[in-house]
Amino acid sequence: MSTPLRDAPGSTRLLLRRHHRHVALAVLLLALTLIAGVGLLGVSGGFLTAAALTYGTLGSFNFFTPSAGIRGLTLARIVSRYLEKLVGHDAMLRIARDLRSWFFARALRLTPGQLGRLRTGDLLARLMGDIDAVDGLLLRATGPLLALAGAGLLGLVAALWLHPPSAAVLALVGLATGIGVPCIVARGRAAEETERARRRSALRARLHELYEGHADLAALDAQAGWLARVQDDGHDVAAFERARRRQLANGGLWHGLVTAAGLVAVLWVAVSAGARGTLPPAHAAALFFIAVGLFEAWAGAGLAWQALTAARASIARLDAVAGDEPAVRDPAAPAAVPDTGALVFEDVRFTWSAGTREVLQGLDLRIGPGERVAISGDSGAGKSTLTALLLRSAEPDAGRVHFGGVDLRAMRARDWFARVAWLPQNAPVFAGTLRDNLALGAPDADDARLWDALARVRLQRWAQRLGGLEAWVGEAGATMSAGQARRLALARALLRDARLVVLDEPTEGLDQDTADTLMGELPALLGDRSLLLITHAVLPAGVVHRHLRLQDGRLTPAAR
Ligand SMILES: Nc1ncnc2c1ncn2[C@@H]1O[C@H](COP(=O)(O)OP(=O)(O)OP(=O)(O)O)[C@@H](O)[C@H]1O
Repeated sequence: MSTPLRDAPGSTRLLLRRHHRHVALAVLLLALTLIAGVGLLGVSGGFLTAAALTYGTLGSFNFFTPSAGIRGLTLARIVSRYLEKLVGHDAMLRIARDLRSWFFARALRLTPGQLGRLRTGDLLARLMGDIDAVDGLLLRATGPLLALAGAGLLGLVAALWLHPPSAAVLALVGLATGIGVPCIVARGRAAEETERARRRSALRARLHELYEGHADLAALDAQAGWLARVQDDGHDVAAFERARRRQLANGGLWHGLVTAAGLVAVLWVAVSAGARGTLPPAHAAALFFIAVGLFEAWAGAGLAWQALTAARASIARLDAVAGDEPAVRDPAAPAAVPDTGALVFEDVRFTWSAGTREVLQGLDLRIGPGERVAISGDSGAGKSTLTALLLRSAEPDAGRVHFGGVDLRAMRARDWFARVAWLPQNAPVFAGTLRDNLALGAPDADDARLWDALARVRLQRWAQRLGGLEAWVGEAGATMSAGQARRLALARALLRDARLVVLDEPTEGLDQDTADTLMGELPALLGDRSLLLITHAVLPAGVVHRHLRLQDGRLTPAAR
């Protein structure tokens, strides 16, 4: 789907509606397959009965019309079933593809703070399990229910034409199964399905955390305890699955009982009419077989109802993320971002959420073009909060942040980000080659620039030993030490051609000598770019022009 992000629909149902043509065609083909199947049974039943009754007598019966009908219906059933599979799977794959990219696109609009409210495992569960439940909604639930209703109506019309009293019995069975089975199978399921999806998601999140934290859990000898929790979550999910199966089985049982009684009733009504001579025997047989075909098709209704309730619960979970409005939005008419200018925080106040401590309490800061400023402060003082406002992950409650005189709120986020190179505290190393990781910072950089960046962060010799720019580095930097991963991320940030560089603890994980050398070289590395450096380290002279301390929500000059 090449839908631009801003045009992506705001709800799952709206996205599904985009596929209505493919789905309608698939449902129509499914209905045709069912109708052809039921028709085939009816015509064959009538035909065989007429043939059997005529055998050995001098009577005659219409051989050609039913046999042509049987051939036609057989062919129609084969062709429509083949096409239905083709069109149905195509529609389902399109929906699955679009749902995933749409959900990603919608989730990425949210700020890290908004996304951070969900556990990673929960987000994964929505992306996998919930989307799986929804992509088949139209073809496993709504579609079959519509097709079953369509085939049922047509069967009833045929029965009405052949023998109204038998049609009345069929209609009664249809009503009993059409209302009774959904009541049994889907009764109370809406709440159950929501809870089932929540428990499945909790299990996935727990497993994800076990995988991510297995080394720590092993070191703390806490693996057994965690596994026990996984097992408890697993039992919870299994209990929900059992309840679901039980309801389905109960629905199947009631369907079996009602349709068995219905068959006997149809047989009795049709045979009595045959015996009275008011219904030709071939028609009586056709009616009986139409009933067999319809009842068999309707047996799929229970599963479709359950799929429908499960999909509804999943749609609500997807919409809870995808329908959320981003806390920070681009303006309707964005202002142009100046190429260069001073970054200014003006009397900025900020609280993460109501009732919590005000982290920034009238903070003022000015970083002029080419100026390098360091900020230190106790853990929790608000340094990352300050960078969050700078990077528009959040907006000030009062005061303003501007660059070159333009308020950041007036800019489009991506235009502003083009001016900023950022090294976050937990910068990731992506699974891929060294080149892939570096090129994220500067897609057009040639090899010489990439090697230069590696040399500046003292990774050149290591990269040569590893096999050069095409060498593979594992996910989350699994093939690197923490210090090497940090330096690679720093090289990536420095490669970015941006006027303002924001480095959050760039020397964390580095030995003292490497850290000192790197800091000493930072001014030359940056040239005339501005720097906001968050650090706890004691800086060598000349690295920054000003060193400030963040305390009680404001900045003051740091003690030397
Ligand atoms: N996304 C968030 N949602 C809610 N509260 C937050 C969030 N991020 C930070 N806080 C709170 O804001 C306060 C300042 O945190 P912040 O991370 O800015 O401190 P810091 O100075 O960067 O600390 P450190 O040096 O330990 O990284 C803390 O009380 C923290 O709990």
